[in-house]
Formats: sequence, C-alpha cells, structure tokens
Amino acid sequence: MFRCKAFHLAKIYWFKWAKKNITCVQHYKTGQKSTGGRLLSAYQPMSMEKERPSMLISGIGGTFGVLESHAEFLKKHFNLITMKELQKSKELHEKITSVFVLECLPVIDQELLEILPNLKVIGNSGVGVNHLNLKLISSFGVKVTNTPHAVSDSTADIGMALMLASARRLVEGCYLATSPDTTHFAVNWLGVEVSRATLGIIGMGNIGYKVAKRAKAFDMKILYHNRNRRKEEEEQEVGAVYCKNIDDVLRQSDFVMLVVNLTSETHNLIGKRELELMKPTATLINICRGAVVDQDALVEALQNKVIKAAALDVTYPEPLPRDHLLLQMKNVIITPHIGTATDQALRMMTEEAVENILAVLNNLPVPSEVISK
Ligand SMILES: O=C(O)[C@H](O)CO
Repeated sequence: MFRCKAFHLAKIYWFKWAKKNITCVQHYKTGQKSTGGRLLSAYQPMSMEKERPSMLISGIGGTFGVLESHAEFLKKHFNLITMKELQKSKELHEKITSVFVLECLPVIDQELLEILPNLKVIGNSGVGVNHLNLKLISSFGVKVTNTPHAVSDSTADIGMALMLASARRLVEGCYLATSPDTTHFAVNWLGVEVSRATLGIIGMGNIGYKVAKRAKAFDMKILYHNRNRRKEEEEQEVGAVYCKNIDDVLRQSDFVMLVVNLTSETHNLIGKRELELMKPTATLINICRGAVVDQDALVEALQNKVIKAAALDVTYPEPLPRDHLLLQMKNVIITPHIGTATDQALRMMTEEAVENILAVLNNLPVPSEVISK
C-alpha cells in the first residue's frame, strides 16, 4: 500500500519535472509533438556540449550490426563502440555504461559483465529476453530493458499472414503457379476459410491482443489463455473468451497461435499430449520462440495427421538444419523469424530501447524494465 502510494507520488513528481524541463517531444509512433509525453528522450539528441555516454553495440552485419539509419539515430545519443573495438582497447571497458543488444543475440556472458565495471543497463531491442541470463545480469547490479510496444504490430501481422497463408495454401500455390509443369494448375485446389473459424491465442500480451484485434475483423471466434485474465472491457473490445485451462483452447480451436514468452514454464509447452488434444483439422502457428514447441512431437503429429498443418516463424534452432523433416513437409510453412523485420518496427525498437537506456542512465522511471523473477 505504502509502496503503491510512494510510486504514485514519484510518478506525479516526475511528470511535473518533465513538464518543466522538457520543452517539446515527439511521440515515437504517431510523430505527434507534445510536452511531457511518455517517451521523452527518444527524439531529444543529447546536448552536444556533454560527452555522449559510451554504448557497446552488438548486432548482425554492417559496422554496428544494425541498419545504418538506426545506427545514425543511436549515434545522436551515444558514442557507439563495437565488440571488436572493445576487444582491442582495455581503456574502453571503463567507459561503457550501456549495451544495445539486437533482438535475440546471446552476447552477454559473465566474462563480458566482469570487464565492464560501469555497466548500468542492457537495452534489448526486442521483447523476448530468453537469450539473456537475467539472474546473472542482475547479480552485477545491471538492469535489463526490452521493447514490448514497438514489436507488437509487426509481429501480429506475421501471425495473421502465416494463418492466412496456411489456410489458403499460399506457398504451395506459389510453387504451382511458377512451376514449368502447368498440368496440375489449380486442380483439386481447396483451402479453408479463416472467417468464422475459431482462433485460440495462447499468450495474450501486447502481441496476442493485437492478433485478436485483427482476427475480430475477420469475424473469427476468439478463445484465449493467459497467465492473467484480461480486463472485461478488453475482452469485449475484441470479442475474446478467456479459458482458464489451456486444454480447452487446444480442443476447440481451428487455429492455435502461440504468443508466449519463452521461460522455464513455457519451454516445450506444446508437446505430444497437447498436440493430441488439438483437432485433426487444426493448424498450429508459432510466432514466439521455437522452444515453446517440442519439435520432434510436432513432426510426428504432422506425419501422423494428428493435426493438419503448422506455420512457424520461429524454430529451434534457427535456421533449421537443411535436412530437417519440417523443411520437407508440404503442410508446413516456415519463415526465418521475421516478426519484427520491418523498417518501422526496427526504428521503433531502436527508439524504445534508447528511451529505456537513457531513463536508466538518468535515474528516471524506466518505461520497460524486465525484472528477473
Ligand atoms: O522478441 C522479439 O521482439 C522478436 O522475436 C525479435 O527477436
């Protein structure tokens, strides 16, 4: 009770301070200008008189591992240091106060934490943090932040795209249309409609809820399971029915979409038993993490027609070995973890990560801190 009140007072004080000290900010999504918005610093280049804080940056490809345009944005606020530069110069170790981690790269280990004595925050650009050892990181007094808002639209879109593509056999159709053999062209070609079908969403966080909003527009019946039930008005807004027991979602759905965080509780959440509960006409769609599904059990279920199809943006490992059975099945669609692979999402993820990191470095309330349990 006391902690709640204290937090509330701190929030009021912070907003008062922000209103007085920040003249103009731009909302990271709408571009709208306002005074004292939620995301304060993302658009505020640090004053050039001050030395920019040094940030270790780690991603894939390019000089900084992120797109040039995003690196340019980061450079407005930070002095960027690459892993290679860090390895070459011991002097840099003391300077680094933050690390920017691109999506799910497993780059933070004990050795790295030990050589960065002034590290305060690891800003993950992406929502999933299963690649970070939260307990180890917090034992070094370092905070972890993520970007749950920036990723939700693009990932929900991929969920819908996979569901529609699987239902209407888009990938098979594409091969057929481009094949030199035209004799099979659209003969015996039947898909299923998603309209009025039942979609079961497992994991109703930001992304799951955005999926539900989209599915509502397709007149789908929506069931969901989540650790915490959503508010009644939120359920009503998308017409989603809560199932306390995950088995009820599995039994009744035509499409089951997985949108949970990968934790020790959700590892292999969908195994042989769960697949056997699903309808033989059902499709499993996974847009969260590969390890949420027991992949051997999935292969078996698809081979034995226990379920009809699978559409996966994530697998375990990524990419799958080229001879993996999942890659050879006609009733499986696989995309290479592209839930957040849009220019807009990456830009917003970078901005949201910067916002979090600057908040930690300036001792301000952190918009999206990940607390290790
Ligand atoms: O976690 C996320 O945000 C995406 O899956 C990218 O890794």
